[in-house]
Amino acid sequence: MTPLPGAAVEAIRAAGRRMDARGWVPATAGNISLRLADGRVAITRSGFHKGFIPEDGVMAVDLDGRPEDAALRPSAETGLHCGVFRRFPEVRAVLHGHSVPATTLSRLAGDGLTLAGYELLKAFPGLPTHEAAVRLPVLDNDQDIARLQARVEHAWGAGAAAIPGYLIRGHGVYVWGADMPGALLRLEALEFMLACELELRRLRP
Ligand SMILES: CSC[C@@H](O)[C@@H](O)C(=O)COP(=O)(O)O
Ligand SMILES: [Zn+2]
Repeated sequence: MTPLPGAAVEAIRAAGRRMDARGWVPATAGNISLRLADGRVAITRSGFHKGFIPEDGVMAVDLDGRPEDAALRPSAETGLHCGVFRRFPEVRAVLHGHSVPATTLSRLAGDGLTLAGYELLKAFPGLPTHEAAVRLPVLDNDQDIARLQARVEHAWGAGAAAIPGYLIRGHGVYVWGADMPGALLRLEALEFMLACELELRRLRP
């Protein structure tokens, strides 16, 4: 087995600390992955607190989510990460968190949540102005990850390139990017807009 590059492991651990500092990964929630140059995926092992991922808390899987070391258990949601990597060849980092705004709004929304009128929309791909709008798919939660991934793919449809992420009802958010800094930036922008949406619903119920 080829050891994981230290830089990839450190990028994942640092992302976990940053997500924890923002309150996006309570308890053992959340998971983080990076596509490696050799095509493998480095992903958090299941059940660790993402603010305190140990040095051996990251492992390798293939693009179908199969662990390189069968003795280790990858994130329970590995199938959702690999689904993003399979669909978008340019994506190298996937983040999942359980923030209060993402979790709350996903319970209020129908099958999608539209963000419009925010300057920060420009942090998303192909949106050069605040006058744009982005509709995030909202999927019902499911403990059967293969079935959930099939519904994600259905929601993506043909126009997936412009979709920067999705929400899972009562659960959290998935976001991705061309590298870890890019994915973190998008998550931060998205979390900001979700927090604004939550505040707006309080002020204008
Ligand atoms: C704290 S329960 C959360 C889990 O069920 C899951 O949704 C999650 O985000 C973390 O699972 P993990 O297997 O550690 O990647
Ligand atoms: Zn989760």
